[in-house]
Amino acid sequence: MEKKDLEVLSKLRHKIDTIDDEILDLLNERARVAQDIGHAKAGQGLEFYNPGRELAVFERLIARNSGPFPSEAIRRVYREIISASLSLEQPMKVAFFGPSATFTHQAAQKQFGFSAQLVAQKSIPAVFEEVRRGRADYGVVPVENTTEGIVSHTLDMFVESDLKINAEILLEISHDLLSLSGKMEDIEKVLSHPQALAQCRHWLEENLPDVPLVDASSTAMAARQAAEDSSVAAIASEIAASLYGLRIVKPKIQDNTNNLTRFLVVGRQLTSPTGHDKTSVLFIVADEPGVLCRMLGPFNKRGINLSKIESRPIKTKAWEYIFFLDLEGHVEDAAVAEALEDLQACCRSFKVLGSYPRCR
Ligand SMILES: C=C(O[C@@H]1C=C(C(=O)O)C=C[C@H]1O)C(=O)O
Repeated sequence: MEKKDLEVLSKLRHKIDTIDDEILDLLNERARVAQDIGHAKAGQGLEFYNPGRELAVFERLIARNSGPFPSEAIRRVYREIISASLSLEQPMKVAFFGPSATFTHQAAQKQFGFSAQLVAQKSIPAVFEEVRRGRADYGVVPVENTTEGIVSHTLDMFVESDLKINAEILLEISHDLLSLSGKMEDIEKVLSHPQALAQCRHWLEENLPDVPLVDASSTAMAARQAAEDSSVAAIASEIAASLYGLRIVKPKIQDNTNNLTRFLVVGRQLTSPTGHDKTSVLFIVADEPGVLCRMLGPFNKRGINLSKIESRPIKTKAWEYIFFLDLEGHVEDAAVAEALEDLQACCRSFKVLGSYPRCR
């Protein structure tokens, strides 16, 4: 480089250093204000973490951004800024359905950032139990997948549990082919959870037709095994690649590009309205003619959009069902409260599972 160019570079770097100093001062100022808010909330018995407010922060900044800083990076940067301020008092403890490097782990990281303490649990009931006993502040569990449908284990937990849904997380499930060398020609065996193998069946048939496919207990376990044998490739998440020191042979090998999973954040308190909420309820109706029609009428009458209805068998009684309903709005909205009161009138049992910001 010529002397003149070096001088230009040095000036520009000095400019960046000055900007970084300002950013750092502002980050500290922001963290102090967030701490003050935390103390004010604690005084009123409120939780510091507020997923609705966080979404509003991301969305306001993305709408305001005129570039060139990429809008999609704003959410990630602010996720970490907020996560770090939340951890100033004490790191937030989040239980998730593990083991490490599962897609639920990825969802928990997306929602809580790297400053939260994420703790892997062996099962979905164990996640609920950690939160119920106060050993974790929040829990993250999967609830439905665009290819596989509902996760019945999670829905069933709400029948007995008093935990509340505080947020939903949508995650694009991208299966990557991983191995130690990252080279296609080294692969003699492909390992993964049967669901992941099934979701990549066509890609595997076309690209690795003669390589045996072997089931593993989870995508994370498959990655762990691939890390011990250079002839084994695993189908797992990007997070598994970094955890187990694997290279990406080929990213996004799932056949269905629209492969999304919805996860729930469960906590011990209900969350306040944000203006863009969704409510989940559970109920058992009396077994009598016309009851299915009567239970949906109150929502139709008030123009309340129902986004989902599921039924699950009541385990103690043959051919009776528990319904799970998702609707737009918050339980504190007048129309929603009235509709739920009408619904309750034709129910044997009824419970609000939570009102939480709708993922957009
Ligand atoms: C500061 C607040 O509390 C927490 C921290 C936030 C932030 O740093 O912006 C946003 C929401 C909460 O999780 C708040 O509610 O405004």
